[in-house]
Order: sequence, then structure tokens, then C-alpha cells
Amino acid sequence: MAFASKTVFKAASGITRVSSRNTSSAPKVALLGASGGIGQPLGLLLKTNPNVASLALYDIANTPGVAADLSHIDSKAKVTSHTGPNELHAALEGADVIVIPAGVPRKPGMTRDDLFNVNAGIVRDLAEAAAKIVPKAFVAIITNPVNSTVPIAAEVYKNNGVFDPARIFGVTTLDVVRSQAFVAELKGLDVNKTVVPVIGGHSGVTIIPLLSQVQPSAQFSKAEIEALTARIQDAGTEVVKAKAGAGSATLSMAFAGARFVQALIDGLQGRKNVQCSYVQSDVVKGVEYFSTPLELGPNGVEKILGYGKLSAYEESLVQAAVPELQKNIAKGVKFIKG
Ligand SMILES: NC(=O)C1=CN([C@@H]2O[C@H](COP(=O)(O)OP(=O)(O)OC[C@H]3O[C@@H](n4cnc5c(N)ncnc54)[C@H](O)[C@@H]3O)[C@@H](O)[C@H]2O)C=CC1
Ligand SMILES: O=C([O-])CC(=O)C(=O)O
Repeated sequence: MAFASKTVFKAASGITRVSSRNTSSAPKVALLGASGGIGQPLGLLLKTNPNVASLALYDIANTPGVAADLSHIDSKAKVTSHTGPNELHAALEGADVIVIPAGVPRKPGMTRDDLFNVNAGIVRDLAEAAAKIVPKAFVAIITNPVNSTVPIAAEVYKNNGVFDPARIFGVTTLDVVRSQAFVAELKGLDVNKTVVPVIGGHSGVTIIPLLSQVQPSAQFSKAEIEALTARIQDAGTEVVKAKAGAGSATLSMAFAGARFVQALIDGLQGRKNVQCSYVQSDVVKGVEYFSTPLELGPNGVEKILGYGKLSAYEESLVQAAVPELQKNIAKGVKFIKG
């Protein structure tokens, strides 16, 4: 099911550029922040993914070395290297999926929101280029604070007149991966068959694992639910503390990011599937962005599936998340709108 789509846009300079997307049968992935702690292992996983035809590595530093290294692997994806803003256009040209782990990570004692001052501008600039060069590509944002960087990218796309809420995603897959690992371990389940939806956002109280909906169904005591929920909400901080100043989760994030990119490619190629991700959504009144299970397909989000029936405890977690999400979203929107 190959298709070619052409997008014509006017750049700020007034120059009209034409961008052709690759066919869905030969997807191009652009990885922005490719030399970093997440970028390198994620690049490795994408290079070895047989569904990726072309892998553009972009960073402001050290890209040639990472690209040379990955390009020696005998897998299909063609690797290209792009360093600095002058080479961003070439990295993005023809991309079907853009993955963004560019930006600084936390150190002990910091919240994800403490990264806003540095990372907001990075995501804004990368989104600006993506909106102009490949407005129809799926954009998977890893850069924290995700609760704010997704609204930032969305506002940039709106300013460019190309916003499609079905194509901009905050990557919350690591919360799902962790929940499934912790639940399977606690309950002695086959981790490969364990499914735990995680809704809300991607920081502290906004991370809401739905332990009442675990598959295969499992029984938890009240104490287990509270302890598991707290561990899942604080799991990023657990890694930040253990790394003691050397950054935050990189390897598990690369794994989660690769899983999410595969899900996007599956959707693009007509293999519909369900993933949790933080997108523009109206499932919770007064909150413009929210993660729930989504059906992914050729156009990105095909259906927002919602979160089904919650336990009273989960309802209380949603209520606790709402003000924090509203604050994070407003901060991102204000950064672009002023
Ligand atoms: N969504 C999630 O679940 C998770 C998100 N993260 C976030 O991912 C981000 C990256 O983390 P790490 O890879 O550990 O950081 P890192 O510092 O190891 O790597 C970041 C990379 O981004 C590059 N970079 C900086 N500015 C750039 C720009 N303007 N354009 C392109 N590249 C640029 C840097 O040169 C560096 O190679 C952080 O914001 C972190 O908080 C981390 C783990 C999980
Ligand atoms: O905790 C952090 O700063 C990185 C992150 O988002 C995670 O590991 O979930």
C-alpha cells in the first residue's frame, strides 16, 4: 500500500518548497537528538528494524561518528548524518516519522518542568522546521517536559497552518513498559502477555496506571495498588537517582521509543494497533492534551479510545492530575503565543 503525497508550503522567506514524503512501504525515520543518551541506542534499534528503509540522524554535535558507527551494521536502513541547523532540512526531507529526543535530561533534585527553560526552545525550533518541511509526518516527542513540549509543537504547527492533532504524539510508552515490567514481576505473569494502560501525562501525579484494567486480569490489594502506582509515577526519578548525576533513563527509553515508532509504522502501513500516547484529546473536560489508548492507522490517530471504566482510586488520580496538566499545557501554549 504505497502512496506518495506531495506537500507544497511557503517558507517564512517566501520561497515555496515542495516536499515529497516517502512511500509507506519504505518509511524514512528522522531522529533529532541522535547523538545523545537516548538517541544512540534508539538509533541502533531503528537501524536494525527491518521496517525502516531510511534513518536520518540529526544532532548539533557528534552526528558523523554515530552515523559512521551505525552505518556498518548489515541491516537494511540507509543511514545519513546531519549536523547543525543548516543540515536539518536534509534530515527532515521526505520523513514519514520524526522522533525527537533532543534536549537536556534531569539531574537529581530536578523536576521534568525544570527542563522547560532549555528544552522548550529546542522543541519549538525543531517543530518549526518539521512543520515547514514535512507537515504530514508523524512527530513523536520524547523531550521533557512532555506535558508542555507537545502543546508547544502543536502551537507551532497551528501558526504554520498545518496542525493535525492525529499526527503529533507525546511518547509515554516508557510508562507503559515500566508498568508492565513491574506488574508482571509482582504477580508472576508472563511479561510478554501483560498489558497495562497508562493514561494522563508524563510527570509525577499525571502518570496514571490503570491497574484495574490489567490484562490478563490480576487482583491487587489496596496497599499493592498504592505502592505500584507510586513506583510507576516515580520510576523516572528512581533512574535519575540511581544514575547520580549522569542523566535519566536512556536504554529503557530507547526501547520504548523504538516500540512506539514501530507502532506508528505499523499504522502507516495499514496494520492498525493500539498504543497509549499523549495527544490533543477531549476525553477529560478542561484538559486539552491527555494520554489514553489510541487506535493508530495510516493517518496517525484513527480513534481516541478513551479510558473505559475507572476504579474510585483511579478517578481520584485523574482529578489530582487535572490541575497539573492544565498548568503544564498552559505554560507550553504561552511559550509560543506569548
Ligand atoms: N518521554 C520520556 O519518557 C522520556 C524523556 N526523556 C527526555 O529525553 C531528553 C533527552 O534525554 P537524553 O538523551 O538522556 O539527553 P542527552 O543530553 O544525553 O542527549 C540529548 C541530545 O540532544 C542534542 N541536542 C541538544 N539540542 C539540540 C538541538 N537543538 N537539535 C538537535 N539535537 C540537540 C544534544 O547534542 C544531545 O546529543 C530529555 O529531555 C529527557 O528528559 C528521557 C527519558 C524518558
Ligand atoms: O525522569 C526523567 O527525567 C526522564 C523520564 O521522563 C523518565 O524516565 O520517565
